[in-house]
Amino acid sequence: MYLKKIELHGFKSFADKSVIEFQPGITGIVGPNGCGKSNISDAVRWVLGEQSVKSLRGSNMSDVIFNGSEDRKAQSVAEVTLVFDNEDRFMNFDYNEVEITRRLYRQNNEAEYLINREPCRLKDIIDLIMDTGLGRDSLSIISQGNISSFADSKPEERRGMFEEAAGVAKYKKRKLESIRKLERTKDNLDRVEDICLELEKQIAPLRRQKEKAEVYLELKDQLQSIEVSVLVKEIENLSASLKELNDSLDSLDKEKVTIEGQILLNEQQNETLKKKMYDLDQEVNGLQGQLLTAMNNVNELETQKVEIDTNRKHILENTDKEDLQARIAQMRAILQDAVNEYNDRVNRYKETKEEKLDLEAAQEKNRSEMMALRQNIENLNLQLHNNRNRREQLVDIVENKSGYSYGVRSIMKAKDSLSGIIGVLGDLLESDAQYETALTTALAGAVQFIVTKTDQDAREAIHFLKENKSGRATFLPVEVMKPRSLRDDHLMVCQNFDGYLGVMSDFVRYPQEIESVVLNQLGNIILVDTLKHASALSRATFARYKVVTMDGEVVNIGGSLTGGTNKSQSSNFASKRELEMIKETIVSQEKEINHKKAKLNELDNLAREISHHLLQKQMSFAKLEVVVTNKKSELQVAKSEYESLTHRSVELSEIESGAQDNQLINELNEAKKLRDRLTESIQAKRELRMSFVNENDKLEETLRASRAHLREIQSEMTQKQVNKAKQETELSNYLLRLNDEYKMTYEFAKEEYTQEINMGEAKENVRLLRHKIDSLGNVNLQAIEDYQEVSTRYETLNSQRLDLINAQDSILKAIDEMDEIMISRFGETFEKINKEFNIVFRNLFGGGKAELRYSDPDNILETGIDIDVQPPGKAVQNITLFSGGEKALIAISCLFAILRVRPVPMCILDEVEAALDVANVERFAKYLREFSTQTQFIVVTHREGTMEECDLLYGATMQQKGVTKLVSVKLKDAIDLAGA
Ligand SMILES: Nc1ncnc2c1ncn2[C@@H]1O[C@H](COP(=O)(O)OP(=O)(O)OP(=O)(O)O)[C@@H](O)[C@H]1O
Repeated sequence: MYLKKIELHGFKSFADKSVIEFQPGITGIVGPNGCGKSNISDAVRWVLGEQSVKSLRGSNMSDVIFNGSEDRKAQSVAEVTLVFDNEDRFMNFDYNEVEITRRLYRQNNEAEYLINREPCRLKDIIDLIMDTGLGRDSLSIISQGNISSFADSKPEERRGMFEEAAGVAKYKKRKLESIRKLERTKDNLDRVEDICLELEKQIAPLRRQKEKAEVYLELKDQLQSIEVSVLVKEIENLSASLKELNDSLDSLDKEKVTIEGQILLNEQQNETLKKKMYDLDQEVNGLQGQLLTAMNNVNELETQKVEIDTNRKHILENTDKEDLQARIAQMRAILQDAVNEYNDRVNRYKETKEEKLDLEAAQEKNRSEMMALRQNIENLNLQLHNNRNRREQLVDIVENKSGYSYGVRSIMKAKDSLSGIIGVLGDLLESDAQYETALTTALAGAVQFIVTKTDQDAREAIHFLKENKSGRATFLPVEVMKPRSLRDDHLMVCQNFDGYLGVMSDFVRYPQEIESVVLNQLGNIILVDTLKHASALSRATFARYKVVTMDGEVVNIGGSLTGGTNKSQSSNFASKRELEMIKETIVSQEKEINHKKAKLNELDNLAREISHHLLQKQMSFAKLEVVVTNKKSELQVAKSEYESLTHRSVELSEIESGAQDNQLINELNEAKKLRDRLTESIQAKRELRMSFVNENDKLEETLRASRAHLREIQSEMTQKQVNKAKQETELSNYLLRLNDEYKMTYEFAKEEYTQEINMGEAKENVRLLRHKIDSLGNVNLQAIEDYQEVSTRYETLNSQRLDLINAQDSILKAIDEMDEIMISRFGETFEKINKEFNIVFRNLFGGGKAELRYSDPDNILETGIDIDVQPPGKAVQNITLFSGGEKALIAISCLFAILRVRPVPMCILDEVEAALDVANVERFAKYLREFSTQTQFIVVTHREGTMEECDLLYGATMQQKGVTKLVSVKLKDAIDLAGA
């Protein structure tokens, strides 16, 4: 391998693109001071990866870019390419030529590296030249400065070139990498061990908690399996019983409707009968009047007959025709008076009759008003009765707490003998009617929780329940309950959400002392308008909160949904409100009934007054009837007398003619027939009325019986409705428990828990399991998952820990192996160089002796190199004590000794022989020649002796000021150029 070519462009004084071609052997570069010779060795060093700006004789890296001259402006980029011949594959790269390029841009100080024009990293270049002898501390580039400082360097500073010669650089690098890796492994191991220690501390308590949680879950599973079956059975029984009750209520209702219809029908029939009787009375009255008239008529006619007969006799015996005419005239005057009186009485009779009719109409009107009023009162009484029954049911639910569990009722009964019982949560809360459904849903089972002042009060109450076997209850001690609320960021999400109404606790009123309980139970329950918004809001808050709607649907924590209808269930709040309303309704109905009764009383008084007036009118009417009859009789008497007189006159004529008798007899016969017909008709109507009276009595009897039956049915219905309400409450409690405790619908539970159970045994099992679960105390369910997580993590980390320990051991072993190799190679190479050094020294100095020494023989890996030399005729002394030329010659001896032991393919020597005298330059040049078969030399020199040994000479000039140009020159020109 050798350097074939250097291409420079923009590097230091090489402003223009310059190509310098080399060949194996010795190439000399000559020229006057400052013309840019050393810039060539800088360029080679730069391409081979030099990072030290100082080594490149600059103050920062961009100083390598041509920075302009009098006639040339500065370049923006510097680029140098070294082209190596690699046909012998000395460089581990499968190409005949290897081009290594480095570029630097002024604008951004950005560097680029290329191998065979392919971009690469600096590391790739360093790896490529490692072990080729072109490395950083190799002998490939040696300047005059290196030679003069060699003697004055510290022993440790000389070590690098020996290492390079021994080829241990790559082991040193690998060792450094291994040490770094070891440190990282140790750090990782420390960290993993810390975590393992921490996890070991957690595992034991977590295991205990996990085992307890597993027992709890096992018991809970058993409890669920039995208790859900019990609940399903209870619900089944209650549903069947409720169905029976409903059927029974339906049939009672039907019966009630039928009886009410019958009563109405009977009442109507009764009224019709009464009307008929009244009409009959009226007819009989009328007929009696007619009968009276007819009888009078008969009497009259008979009287007339007698009179006529008498008259006739009398007339025939006594009648004086003239006297008769005088009496007729007198009688006419009397008749006129009688007519006037009669007309007057008839008018008064008619007036009285009209007044009587008016009074009768008023009486009728009054009677029907009273009847309507009575009916109204009766209806109101019925409603009042129903409302009172409902009030009893509600009082039973609200005040006697029949809907609450046995335990809650027991505590509330014994409230005064226990301390600190504030009340049942449901009773302590109030809200507006529109929020009651949502509140009931939000509270769910908590509506029956009992609020106490302290934890101690709750424990005493539980002790009381246990002692007296009075059931179970849940307690909320005010001083223990922690208020809950929405997280601030979730609250902000909610407030910007469609349909968000607020937090449930904002919609209730309660005593100040239970605020912590209310906020605990309702402070983190969200109220929204619709189920759609509830679902969306639940998702937006990661299902961390219970969200209820105004209609009582729920999106539970975790995202499950509960909803639908529950027609028989009414909340405690609704019952309370209904009780208040029904109480008000009862008061107003009682008032209305009293008011109507007073009105009925008034109508009754009015009826009595009307009856009184009517009686008076009837009496007046009856008197007037008699008076009119009398007056009529008088009139008729007068009339008849007058007529009798006129008649007698006519009779007299008729008697005389004999025509009068037959007509009167006919009239009398007709009158008698009429009287008899009327008598019969009256008799028939009286019999008919009597039958109506009997019928009426029977109807009244039926009505009394029907009303009594109706009352029985109503009372039975009330009793059944109370039972129904109780059973519905019980059923609702069971359904609530299924929902709240087991998150199941009844239908689901019925399908899943079909086993036949003995209720007594099952309930006892439930009690025992609950006791076992209670006696477990606090259970951390999360522990199962946490234990799994922690133990898995511990196992993983522990295996990592073992891996790291193994890795650490392997690295340490590798480091030991590398140390052994380095010690062995370094020692071997050192010995060889030491031997060669003595030989070369003796050649260059013409005798004497020289020796290399370890400055720290016990630490071969780090020892420095000391040099002891003894030139001919002088004492052994340390290198530092020699003259400049001697020092240079010693350094060159060492250089050649190393080259003997470890030849390098290429070596640039930059004025290394400058301090030697002419004889020594010649010896130096001879050595170059000797080594040039195995090493390519590029020498920058001013010395003729060196130039003479060169195979090829380049002259460096600056024809254009500040810009280096290289030309091939002959030896003579070179000597001239060096001297210029
Ligand atoms: N970035 C740069 N731009 C332009 N010129 C530069 C830049 N860096 C260095 N130079 C020039 O390069 C020259 C130094 O070159 P170099 O040290 O290679 O000279 P030399 O031929 O080795 O001299 P000597 O024989 O004295 O050692 C100086 O003239 C310096 O101005």
